[in-house]
Amino acid sequence: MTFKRVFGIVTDSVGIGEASDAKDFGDTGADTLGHIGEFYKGNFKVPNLEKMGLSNIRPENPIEGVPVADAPSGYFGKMHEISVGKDSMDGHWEMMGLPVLEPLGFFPQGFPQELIDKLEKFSGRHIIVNKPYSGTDVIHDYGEHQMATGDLIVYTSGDSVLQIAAHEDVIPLEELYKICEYARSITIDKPYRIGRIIARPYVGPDKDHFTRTSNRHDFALEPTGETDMDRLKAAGLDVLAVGKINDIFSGHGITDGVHTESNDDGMDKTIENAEKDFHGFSFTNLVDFDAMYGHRRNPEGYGKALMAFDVRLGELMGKLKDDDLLIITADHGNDPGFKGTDHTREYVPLLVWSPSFKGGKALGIRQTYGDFGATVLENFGVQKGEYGTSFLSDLK
Ligand SMILES: O=P(O)(O)O[C@H]1O[C@H](CO)[C@@H](O)[C@H]1O
Ligand SMILES: [Mn+2]
Ligand SMILES: [Mn+2]
Repeated sequence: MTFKRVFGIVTDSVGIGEASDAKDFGDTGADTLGHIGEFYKGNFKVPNLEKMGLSNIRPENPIEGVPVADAPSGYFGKMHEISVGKDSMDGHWEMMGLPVLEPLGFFPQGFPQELIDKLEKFSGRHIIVNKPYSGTDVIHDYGEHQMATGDLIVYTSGDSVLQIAAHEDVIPLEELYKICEYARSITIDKPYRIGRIIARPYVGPDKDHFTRTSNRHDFALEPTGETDMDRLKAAGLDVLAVGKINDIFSGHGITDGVHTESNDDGMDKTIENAEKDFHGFSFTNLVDFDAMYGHRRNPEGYGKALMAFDVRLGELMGKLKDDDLLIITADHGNDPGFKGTDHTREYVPLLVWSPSFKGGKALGIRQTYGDFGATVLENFGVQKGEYGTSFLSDLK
């Protein structure tokens, strides 16, 4: 069976339990979906994901509130990551056939003085913090200082990221983006090789009322090789990107990319794509799960966002046609019940559905996220790259 349109949705950070190599990341016991289910004590309700077979992925340990479906409507499984990191870039690139096998630069002690000096010289601003920090805490703790002095807040995390927080009224957006572009330009090569420079603008009158805005912008490394999206585009297919996808791939392999304000907006734009007549791949990232709830270790908000997503998913499913395919997965975990505030190395769910399916079956444990992209390529008759095994022929 082949499909005219494939809709991929990445629910950012929705992991489904510790990966086989979680120990190497200090993430033994991490379980994003499991801990959200536990938190809700039976009241975590995601009927559309349930019917597709969400708990069928692990029937021995179903997610609380989500019974194992007797006759799942979708194909279900989980995917293991082969990239050496557990950030969004690693996850998304791997899904599209380009795993990150060389470690990216990681600075848990803060960035070297030489880099800070260059950034200060370029920006004419003093830099403060320069260590791993939670992004909401950092503006709470240093935002008022920034308002008084105009200093730049530079921080990092457990990922290969250099983040710059800037109050929009103190450091205008355009200036912040220029500084980030400069930071990007000098951190491409080793020893830096930083995955992403992230502009983190925020607004508000004082530390108890600061909020980050959707003017966040990620300046990622350019893909180091051809991705499955490049292959699709080169074959003349439409590749529609919704949300952070455009940033993560630096615009490569995309025929049309739209920015989103929130998960809801991301679903609106995905549904708009479903209403369009196109031939190819629509690829959506829903980042709120990660940024607003996972890193904030907020299981209540995370669960609520998943339940809201499930409602919007029902709406999307209602728009899909018999020759459409839907693939839902994630890029890493970010367990709100786990220590710290970083991503967690987990398996990610794989749920595959089409209105034409008579029912679904297990797809097993996929050895790389690349199986996703390989399936999309096989569907469109496009030659695949080195990584990934298609599961297209399992779908009946
Ligand atoms: O704490 P905030 O600013 O949300 O940052 C988080 O967002 C980054 C990108 O996902 C992660 O590396 C983590 O640092
Ligand atoms: Mn992510
Ligand atoms: Mn994150």
